[in-house]
Amino acid sequence: MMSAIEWAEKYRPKTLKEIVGNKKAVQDLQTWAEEWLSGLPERRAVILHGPAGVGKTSSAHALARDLGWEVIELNASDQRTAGVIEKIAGSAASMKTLFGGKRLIILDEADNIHGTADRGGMRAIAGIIKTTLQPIVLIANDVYGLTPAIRSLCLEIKFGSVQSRSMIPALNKVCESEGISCSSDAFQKIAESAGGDLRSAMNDLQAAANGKEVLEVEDISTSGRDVKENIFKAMQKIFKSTDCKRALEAARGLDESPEDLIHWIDENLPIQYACKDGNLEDIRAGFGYLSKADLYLGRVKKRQNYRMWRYASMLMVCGAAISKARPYPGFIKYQQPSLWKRLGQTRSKRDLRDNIASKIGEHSFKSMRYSRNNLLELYSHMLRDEEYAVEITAGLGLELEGLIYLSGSTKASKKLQKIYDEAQELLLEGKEESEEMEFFKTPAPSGNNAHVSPGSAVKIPGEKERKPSGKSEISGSLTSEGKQKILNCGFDISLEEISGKKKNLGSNPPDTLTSDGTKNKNASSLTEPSEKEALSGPEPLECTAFPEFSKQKELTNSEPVLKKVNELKPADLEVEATEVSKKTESKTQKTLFDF
Ligand SMILES: Nc1ncnc2c1ncn2[C@@H]1O[C@H](COP(=O)(O)OP(=O)(O)OP(=O)(O)O)[C@@H](O)[C@H]1O
Repeated sequence: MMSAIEWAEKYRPKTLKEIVGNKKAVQDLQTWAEEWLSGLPERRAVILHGPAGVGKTSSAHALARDLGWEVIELNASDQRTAGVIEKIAGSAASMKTLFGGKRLIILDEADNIHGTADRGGMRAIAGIIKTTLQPIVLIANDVYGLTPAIRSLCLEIKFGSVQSRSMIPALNKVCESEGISCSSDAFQKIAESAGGDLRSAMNDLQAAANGKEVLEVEDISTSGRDVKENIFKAMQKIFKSTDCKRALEAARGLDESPEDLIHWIDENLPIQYACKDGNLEDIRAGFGYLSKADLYLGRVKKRQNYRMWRYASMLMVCGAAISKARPYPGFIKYQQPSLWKRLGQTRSKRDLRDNIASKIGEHSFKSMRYSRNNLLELYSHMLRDEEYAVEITAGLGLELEGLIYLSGSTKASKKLQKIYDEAQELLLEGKEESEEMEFFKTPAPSGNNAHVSPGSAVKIPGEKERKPSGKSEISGSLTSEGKQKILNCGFDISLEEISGKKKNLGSNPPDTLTSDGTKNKNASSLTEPSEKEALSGPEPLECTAFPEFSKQKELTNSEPVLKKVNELKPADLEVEATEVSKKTESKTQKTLFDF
């Protein structure tokens, strides 16, 4: 009787020797694992990548079993946020096992860990790989779905489709174990229709064998799963014959829409009809048909009339078949559309760009889309100045990868690494500072005239030396405003103006306080306010990058916010803070997006 358990699972290979095909990949995996037995290898993680059902996951588990390693697996059904990855994989990677053996950490479907917004999971993985004391295997269908940072840390091992002739002995073994007699034609049919996916072949076999003890080729065609034409075989039929009917049948048996099929034909037509004598006539004729088919595809899209797909299919398939003036014998290695590969490669780049844009959007209260279209370039421009680059990197919380992207560079140069390191220090200082901050501390007034002014109220994180003892200070609730302020310097001017402004930077007094208070340590007039300044309230913040934005916001006697600090109660201060916050915010928002 047939067991309810899936055969693909029941007959999962137990050792690497049982893996069918992919000998080189298995050998590379074994060699990498053996390096772990004599210390830390150069690459502490491998990426096993390739199509579905070819033995990637099975190889990882078989390897662990062969070497007697423990396994910790995080698969796609687990919640895989940065926190979970760090907690489970991170601790497993850093801790030793009970008896000193190794522990294999397997991250299945690693190319599906992040969405567009949160790249934290990928970052966490990269961090773990750098320091892991235990071997890590990442499994992915699309290696381009992993970030370049991860890929640069890993050894990449490619698994290919399992050849149908290699599948047959494995299927035969299953039949023997299950007590089923299967004809060789039936095996052949299952193996060929599986398209290199051994899991599918096992499933087909199990479905066809349901309730039977003898399997013939006819049983396979009536089994549950449709037998689909293999795309490479279909390409062969389309390009090798001049019979339109045959070519169309091959195309109909495919599981591809005309929109995808046209890419296959487009990619392979010039490969198939290439002539040694340089005659391009057949290729030209073929592309003529393809362009007409493409017109129909465009109409389908525009009018949503899918009946026109048939004309598109006919033009592309029959056109490709009849456009040749002579036969083209011999084996041709057909290729997957390179456009798809390129799209795969750019996917991670697009994700990164959108992630940066959403960070900019958070700071500028704009949508990710707006930031992507309008602000990315501005920030990129500002990054060119090393001085602001650190502030921008810290303010946006950019990772090195994001910094590389935004700077337009292709790799982490020493300069970028320095900017990144300084930004991390800046963030750390800001963090420590905010931990130390006493919220709503009522300052001891140094004179009766001490006032709370909008300029003095804003506490900027990272403003290290600015701890006046004798002046009013409203902080805590305004820290986010302070963060905003860092990046506000000069956003209300146009891109063209920036280059002009930059010339002025050299003439800025080096000892003035920048908006975040971190750059110019000698800003004595502001960092350590004089007695007079303390009495009249501290100077408003000054932006050295663009001096016109640091104009003192002078307070007049009529300003309602003016109160004596020593008369203020905490509640008053809170109200004051809100008012100040509103004022700062309205100024900020206006200036940010006016350009
Ligand atoms: N090369 C192989 N050798 C032996 N069995 C295989 C092989 N490939 C697939 N199988 C069978 O298919 C099942 C699924 O294989 P596995 O999970 O290793 O595929 P995968 O490449 O990791 O696929 P996915 O990317 O979908 O996870 C296995 O349990 C096994 O029964």
